[in-house]
Amino acid sequence: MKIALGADHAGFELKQLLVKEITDLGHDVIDLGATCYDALDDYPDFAQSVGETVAAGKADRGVVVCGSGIGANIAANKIPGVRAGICPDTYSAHQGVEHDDMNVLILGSRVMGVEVVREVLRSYLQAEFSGEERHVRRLNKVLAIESHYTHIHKP
Ligand SMILES: O=C(CO)[C@H](O)[C@H](O)[C@H](O)COP(=O)(O)O
Repeated sequence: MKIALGADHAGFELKQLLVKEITDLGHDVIDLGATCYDALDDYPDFAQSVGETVAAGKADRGVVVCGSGIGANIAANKIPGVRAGICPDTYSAHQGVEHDDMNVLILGSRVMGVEVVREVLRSYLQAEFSGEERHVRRLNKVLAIESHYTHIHKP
């Protein structure tokens, strides 16, 4: 798969490790920055780049890292077509894909250890949406909410 990857300064160091991890797992990385450590950069910029890349179909999935994961998660989920989730554990990482068709994984570099991050990443990348009827039904309800508000806010 093609994986869009982004991080602010809080996640920059972890992102460098994730480039290697994702590559070692046999996927292609689209690195959308940050390209260097800059304490004044802003997580919404990277969440937007990754989210738009996934929503446009230029990447199969995304990964965004910030300090807690909270800000990046809020920002990424503003983009229609993005289903981002913060995953502090492997169950959330695979269930989020299997049940909710999560397409952007959000990680908090200041709240997770590196070994847990490695396992969470692997669970996320190996999981596939189950396609089971109850999950499709719930996903369609989520999409209906999204299209309702997208429609309302269209200029
Ligand atoms: O955790 C984050 C948002 O939920 C991000 O990493 C922010 O950039 C974080 O607030 C960074 O904090 P800093 O004091 O500016 O390094």
